[in-house]
Amino acid sequence: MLSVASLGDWLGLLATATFASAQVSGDAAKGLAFGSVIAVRLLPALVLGPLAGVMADRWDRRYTMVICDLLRFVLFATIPTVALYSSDAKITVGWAAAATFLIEAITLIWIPAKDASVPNLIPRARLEAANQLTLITTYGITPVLAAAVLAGLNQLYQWLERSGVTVAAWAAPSSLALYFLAFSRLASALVVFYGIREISGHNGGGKQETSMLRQFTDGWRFIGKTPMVRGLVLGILGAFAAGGVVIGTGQFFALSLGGGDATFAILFAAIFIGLGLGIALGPRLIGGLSRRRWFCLSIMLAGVSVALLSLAPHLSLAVVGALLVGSGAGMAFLSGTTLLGGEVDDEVRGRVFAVVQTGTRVVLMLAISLSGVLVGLGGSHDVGSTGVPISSTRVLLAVAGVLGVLAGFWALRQMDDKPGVPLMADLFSSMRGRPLGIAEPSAKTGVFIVFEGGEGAGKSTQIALLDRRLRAEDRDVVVTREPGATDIGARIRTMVLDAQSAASSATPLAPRAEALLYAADRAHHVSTVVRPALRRGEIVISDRYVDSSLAYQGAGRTLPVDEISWLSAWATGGLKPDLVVLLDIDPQIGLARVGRRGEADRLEQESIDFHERVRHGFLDLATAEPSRYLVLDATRDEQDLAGEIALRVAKLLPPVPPLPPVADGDGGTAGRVPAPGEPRTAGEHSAELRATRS
Ligand SMILES: Nc1ncnc2c1ncn2[C@@H]1O[C@H](COP(=O)(O)OP(=O)(O)OP(=O)(O)O)[C@@H](O)[C@H]1O
Ligand SMILES: Cc1cn([C@H]2C[C@H](O)[C@@H](COP(=O)(O)O)O2)c(=O)[nH]c1=O
Repeated sequence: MLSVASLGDWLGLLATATFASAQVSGDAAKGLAFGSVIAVRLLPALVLGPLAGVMADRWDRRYTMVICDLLRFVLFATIPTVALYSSDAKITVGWAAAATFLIEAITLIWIPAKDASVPNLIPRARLEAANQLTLITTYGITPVLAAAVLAGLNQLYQWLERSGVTVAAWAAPSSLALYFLAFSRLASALVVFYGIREISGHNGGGKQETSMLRQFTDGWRFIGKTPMVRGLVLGILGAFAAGGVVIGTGQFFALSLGGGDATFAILFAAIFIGLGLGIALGPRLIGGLSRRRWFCLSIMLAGVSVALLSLAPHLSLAVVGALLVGSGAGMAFLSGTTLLGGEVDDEVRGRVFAVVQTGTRVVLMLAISLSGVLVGLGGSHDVGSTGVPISSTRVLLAVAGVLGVLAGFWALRQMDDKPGVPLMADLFSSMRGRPLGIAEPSAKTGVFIVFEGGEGAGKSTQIALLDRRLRAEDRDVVVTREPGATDIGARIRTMVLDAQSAASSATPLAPRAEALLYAADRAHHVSTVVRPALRRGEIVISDRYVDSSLAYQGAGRTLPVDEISWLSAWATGGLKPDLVVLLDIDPQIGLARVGRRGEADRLEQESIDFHERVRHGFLDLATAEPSRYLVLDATRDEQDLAGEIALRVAKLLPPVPPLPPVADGDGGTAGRVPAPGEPRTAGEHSAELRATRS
């Protein structure tokens, strides 16, 4: 019901303004007439809006809504009734104007009470769908139904008159419509009073101790100090300002396209169709994208489209621009309303909704009136000789578009809930059903080095050499691997690699199950081994990591690489290595090397084509991000490779700490040097180092 009221509100506003501008001639006068009507029409919102928010947060919202509806029932009903009993047109029209003003004022109190109540009645997860339904009903179904019913009533009335039937004055179409409106308000009051008792009892419900003035200022302070709400409110206002300029310049823009009222109507219809499409299809299109990001992107879309509209040389392109403006605005409207309902606490929600309601009206009023006046003064004559007509209308539209885009950016800076995650990549991933994850916060002070490559490339050999070298420098090193570095990982390793248990199983392991098992091992490994070591500031060297999944399950098993990438990013919380040493080897050579070890595991038994794909999968990854990779020919001499790896790793590490003085004798710290391959403590490493240096 609110929806119908607000739609009628906006349509009535435009109709009156257009009517006023048609009564005068000359661009400036037309602009002034259009702008003035709008300014006068929206004035009550300015006065009552802020107060209404305090009322919604202070009084019982259910009673507020019921009283408002009963008052509106009486007021709507009196408009045709006064006309029935008075033959004086001045009284009839005067009362209609006064009653409309009062209805407008009461509606301003009813709206925040209703808007603030809805989120308490609907589970958060369903709020967006509920808002979607409400907005589609408001801007799609209800206006069409209302127009159809009114047209039907008019036809019936005319037909009855032509047939000689005298219709009672109270049954004239406009009177019937008003009585219908009145009774719809009565019905709303009864439903809210008897049917939705849950609305009561959420806010203060009359037991407030702070003064109204204090509540009013507290509301503003809350908006100013809460970045998310600040971003939302200003984003919505920015979008409305851009929309206001489109409306205010619409008629002149139609003229600059060489059209008239029909062109204006087509553009307007396109905006409304776009609005409906954005609301209906937007959530499905963007999938799981963060709603805060969606809100900001929608505003940017609307802004860019307004700017594009300013360049449109003919109607067909202008219609495309208008459709995009509408869809951007529709999506911003839906996401903004849902965010306001879902993320603003109940005790201030009424005031926030009221600020949005009043703010949008005031901004719209200013944008429409000012742009109407400015464009009227600037004239609508084309002054360009470029083929694209340049007029003050177009300049204003371009400025509004740019302001809209800036508002979107600004809102994003205030309220982004995925800082550091690339916006467009997140959008496209979300459209494909896999929004990018937020990197897990980690106080990472260590260095993470990963060795990758095909079978038998020499990873274990090089890791051992690097480990020894780093320990000799008295550095804290953790050598680990995937899969199988933990107890659980060891069990997973058996499941994915043990050739005998695979052979005894009735069905081979499905590729997706294989990918999930590696991801499960990785999730546990990162959380229990890698991250803790990095937090301690140690050097973590891992034999295989995410790239192995991308190469083996992605390129090798031909599962979609971006899905594997998303899965790994989720499993690791976005942890990326500082360096990947890729030991590249022809699979024939690598497999021959490991063949000497004994029975091949499940993956080593794969075809040579599979291993070729894996090799190229690795090389593609390194090509895509060369700065993080060291790609080496794995057939080179072991020590040669180790030297090059050590040089590259040294660049990632702080300088070797100076050695403490050597103490000898009984209380000395120099101990026995462990045998090669024997585990060493940090003290033993420094002892070894001192021994070799002395
Ligand atoms: N540069 C090299 N030149 C010749 N042989 C090498 C070289 N590096 C390692 N090898 C030998 O190749 C075999 C496999 O080496 P290693 O176990 O280090 O490879 P890997 O990449 O860890 O194998 P896997 O894929 O099974 O993990 C070993 O016998 C090792 O001695
Ligand atoms: C991490 C990871 C590994 N694999 C494959 C690659 C190898 O064939 C084995 C591991 O054996 P290794 O002797 O320890 O190198 O598992 C994989 O397919 N996907 C992965 O994510």
